[in-house]
Amino acid sequence: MKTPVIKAENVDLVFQTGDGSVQALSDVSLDVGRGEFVSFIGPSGCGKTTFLRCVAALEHPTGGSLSVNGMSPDNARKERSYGYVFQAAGLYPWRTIARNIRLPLEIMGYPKAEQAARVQKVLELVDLAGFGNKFPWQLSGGMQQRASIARALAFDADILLMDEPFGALDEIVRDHLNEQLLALWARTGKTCLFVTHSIPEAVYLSTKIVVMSPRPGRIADVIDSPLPKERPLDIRDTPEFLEIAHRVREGLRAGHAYD
Ligand SMILES: Nc1ncnc2c1ncn2[C@@H]1O[C@H](COP(=O)(O)OP(=O)(O)OP(=O)(O)O)[C@@H](O)[C@H]1O
Repeated sequence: MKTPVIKAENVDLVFQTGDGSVQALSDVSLDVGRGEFVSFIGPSGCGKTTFLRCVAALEHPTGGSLSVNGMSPDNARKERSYGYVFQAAGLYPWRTIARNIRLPLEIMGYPKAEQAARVQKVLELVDLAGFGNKFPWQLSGGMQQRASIARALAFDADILLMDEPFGALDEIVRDHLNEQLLALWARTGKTCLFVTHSIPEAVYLSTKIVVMSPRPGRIADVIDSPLPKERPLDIRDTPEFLEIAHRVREGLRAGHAYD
């Protein structure tokens, strides 16, 4: 692999709380190459969000090392190396979709003409061209989530961090968004880190699946997907797909306590 975009070596993170310390990540080592789509799957509280937040420099490891685009996460953040998509779309209800996407560009002082051009481009990328003048409440949940992906793409960062962006949506909408996200990824070549609780979603989207075990979050398995880049939805019925899904399930089961 060429120089990894994200390199984690023995990352630990211990939170100090009023009730004592909480070890959220333990000995996490992982290389993510340029253009990969990496999903993180694991039980609630295993540290998936915490790992993403470390990459985004919103948390800082208490041990080990982590680099993003060959620099510290803090510097990568200053360079606007990533866009971040949260579970809730988090759009301001009083701003139109276009003005929501524009907000970070306004804050960074981009010239007006460039703001408009970028908004137009990212709206097209998420198939929302023509919806810029709508308000969030005029859009379905899936469209709102696409708008929040567009906002994360506004700086044209190489890395897209997504924390369960489709978790609250019904399965049919989710299938559709998964297809669109895959098409977006193929078109843009972004490096994607994606948190999910869904095995089919992880297997459908990813070039690499990171299975995490319960707290303290460790990596239980890393699966490099042999599936082709072109993935129609019915690939989910193929033996190859089911075999990977089985391996993910086994990884989750091995680390899981049921009491
Ligand atoms: N700021 C914090 N202070 C103290 N503990 C924290 C903090 N943030 C997270 N934790 C703890 O660290 C552990 C990992 O949390 P995290 O949110 O990363 O898990 P997760 O795998 O993303 O969970 P979920 O799937 O439920 O979103 C949890 O036990 C959580 O309570």
